[in-house]
Amino acid sequence: MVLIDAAPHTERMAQSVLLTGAAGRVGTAILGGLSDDYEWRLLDRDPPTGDQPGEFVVADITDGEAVREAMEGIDVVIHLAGDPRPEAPWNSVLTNNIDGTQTVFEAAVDAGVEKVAFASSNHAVGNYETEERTPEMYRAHDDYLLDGTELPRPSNLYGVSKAAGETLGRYYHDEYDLSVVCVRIGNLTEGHPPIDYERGQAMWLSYRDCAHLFDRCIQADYDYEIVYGISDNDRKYYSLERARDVLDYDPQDNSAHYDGDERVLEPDA
Ligand SMILES: NC(=O)C1=CN([C@@H]2O[C@H](COP(=O)(O)OP(=O)(O)OC[C@H]3O[C@@H](n4cnc5c(N)ncnc54)[C@H](O)[C@@H]3O)[C@@H](O)[C@H]2O)C=CC1
Ligand SMILES: O=C1O[C@H](COP(=O)(O)O)[C@@H](O)[C@H](O)[C@H]1O
Repeated sequence: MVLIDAAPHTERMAQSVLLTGAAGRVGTAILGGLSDDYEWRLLDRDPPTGDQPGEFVVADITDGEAVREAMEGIDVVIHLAGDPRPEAPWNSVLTNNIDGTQTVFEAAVDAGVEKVAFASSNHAVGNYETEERTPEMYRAHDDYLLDGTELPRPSNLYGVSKAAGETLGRYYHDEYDLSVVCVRIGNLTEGHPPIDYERGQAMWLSYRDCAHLFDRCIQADYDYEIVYGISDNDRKYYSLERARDVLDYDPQDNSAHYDGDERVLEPDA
């Protein structure tokens, strides 16, 4: 494990948060909105490329000793590190997503961490998108809705690994009383929703809403939860009810406000 010094803290902030996979897209979105709000410890196997808040631990999440060390003094973990590719092969998701996630949960319990927010995925339930239901279910007039109580129906081995991560979270909550929220993230893109991609527009998560959602995961009280992580898109087949009720998630963005890459309506239109 390599520890890279960062700017000294001038005051102690409310909570210490370990962010795994900090160098990636979701980590960038979270830090873009919340860098000043917490005492951050960032972890990634890739070293940082620019200025980062807090301290940065260069480590692999499958390295139990390094993860245990990184967990010391931490209140909340946001666990993003893993192979994010829907087409990722089994050996990679087995190592990075399943073994790595088990290592993170185990170390969190050992260190007395209060809460873990786990980055799950739409691909854990991707096979609800059957030929009969699509593409209609991606459109605003269709009322087909998944709410997080349904069983996983993964659309690939990556989705299987995310369902496994959710189940690991269930186990560590039931057995050790760890608070766990699994966020089934939709499609995170910066600036505007995916273009010419109905499915991606229906499950768009803006950077701003992403940061706010994980802020709520840090702040809210919960036992074990599965919520969907998307913006408040007119077209949607994932319910936001649980995220709103349990986390007080209040998304600001909506893919319907965009025409291609242009915002065409006011945020509250
Ligand atoms: N970007 C999206 O739209 C979505 C992302 N997710 C999940 O969110 C998480 C983050 O995704 P992105 O930021 O998009 O991916 P990314 O590839 O941009 O970031 C992942 C980060 O994790 C690190 N990492 C991977 N394996 C690691 C390991 N074994 N040890 C330490 N670090 C490791 C990588 O170096 C990378 O910086 C992933 O778990 C992904 O499955 C889920 C649904 C949608
Ligand atoms: O879980 C993930 O989902 C998003 C959206 O899936 P896609 O099949 O519409 O691309 C994906 O972009 C991301 O890489 C992945 O981690």
